[in-house]
Amino acid sequence: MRYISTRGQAPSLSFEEAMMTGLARDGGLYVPETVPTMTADEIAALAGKSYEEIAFAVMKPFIADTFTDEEFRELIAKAYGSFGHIARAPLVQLAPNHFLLELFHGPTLAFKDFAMQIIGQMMQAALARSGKRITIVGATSGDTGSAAIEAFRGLDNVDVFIMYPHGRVSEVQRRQMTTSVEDNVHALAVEGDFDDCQSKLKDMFNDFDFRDEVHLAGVNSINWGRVLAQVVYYFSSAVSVGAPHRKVSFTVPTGNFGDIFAGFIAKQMGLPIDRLVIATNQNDILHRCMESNDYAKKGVKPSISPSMDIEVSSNFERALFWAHDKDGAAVSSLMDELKNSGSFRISDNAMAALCENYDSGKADEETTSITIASTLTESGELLCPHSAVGVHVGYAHQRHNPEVPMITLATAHPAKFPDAVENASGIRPPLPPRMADLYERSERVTQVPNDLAALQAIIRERRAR
Ligand SMILES: Cc1ncc(COP(=O)(O)O)c(C=O)c1O
Ligand SMILES: N[C@@H](CCOP(=O)(O)O)C(=O)O
Repeated sequence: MRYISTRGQAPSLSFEEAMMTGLARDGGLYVPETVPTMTADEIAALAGKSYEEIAFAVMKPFIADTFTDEEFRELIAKAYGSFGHIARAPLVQLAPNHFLLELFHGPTLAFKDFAMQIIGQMMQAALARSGKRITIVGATSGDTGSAAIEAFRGLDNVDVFIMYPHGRVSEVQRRQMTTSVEDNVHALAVEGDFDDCQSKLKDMFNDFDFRDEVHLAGVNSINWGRVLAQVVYYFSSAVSVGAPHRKVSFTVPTGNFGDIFAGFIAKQMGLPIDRLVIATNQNDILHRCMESNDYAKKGVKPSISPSMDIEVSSNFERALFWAHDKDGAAVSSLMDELKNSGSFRISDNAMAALCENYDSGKADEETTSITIASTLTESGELLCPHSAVGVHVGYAHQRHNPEVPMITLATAHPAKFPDAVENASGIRPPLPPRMADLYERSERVTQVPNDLAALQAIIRERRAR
């Protein structure tokens, strides 16, 4: 199994190399050259299996011989052992044929844990073999950061630097990133928005001297391993509602497009997915793109679902690569256009290819709050604002296709966003007991200008200590 870049100019890599490399050296994202498939019988055989067994069956063909079967099973067991629910990703029913996939029972209460815990295990195993030391730099709008810190804190051979947009994450999210006591963890509050943080991260990868000097690694969804691990819960949930014997649709609260792209990979593998519905908040660039081919930056507006306050949606590049029949030059030119002019238009053929798989919808701020309140009343489920965006869009889509089961992804625990949830529902969701002292812990964070040289200087200086 080889991995190739979406921009077509970087060397192909093995799974382990792609996982440890992060961004391709041509600025693109690594994807598998061919997607392994599963037969209907193989998919049917997943029904009733544990999450860990399904993770093994779905991921193993992509990692090939990076780990033996025994090693890989052990890594999977360690990754999901700390989850607070025996099913890991339980499904609850919201309404006839509409289900909610709860992805917030991991250690940091967001779906990021599903991928971060297993790539944490895989990267540690690879580092133990190579004896190398790496510097992980991550950009976060709130959830990737804490999940990465949880997965890599306290390790001798890893420094973790997390850039988050100053003042634009919830207090719980901020504290999860700033209260770590381990010396290898560094929280950086950047004066900018998430797109600024992500573009600085990509600039660091594209600065080869810096990249090689600090042995830069990435754990954002730039890293193929992140996307791969997220494919698993599409299978586990779909088989619970009748796949492969019936089609299933998914609605995914979307920002950086990693989660929904994992659904696309599940479909490529043979899972009978009918529609993948992109749900956006008021930062609706992806919805505008799907509706009217209008991928144009307008400036990110802070919302009550801050983790989705994103306009430069990193993994949309992977979707565009497929939509352009894997033509790296075409993807490169769209990405250059976006960088230079803040927008791009997709060719009619590529747009048609996107529409074959994806639909979209949006929820503004008021609709999001109303959905939190109405879902609590009607189904007894207290949603975080991101999941509420998904549930609103999921219901709207399902009205047109009531016969196909809809699974909406609940991407974070409501307790990560207590103010927004309380304002909407009157209920202030408590943190789980193991985090109950989060507000008493002391914070450690460095405020940094939105400036590449300043960020690189801090990273060089801190890792040398
Ligand atoms: C809670 C939550 N929901 C939804 C999203 C959007 O997911 P993605 O960036 O994979 O589209 C994020 C950020 O990744 C998130 O943290
Ligand atoms: N919403 C994310 C943004 C980063 O996404 P990633 O999937 O590329 O890591 C966050 O919470 O940080």
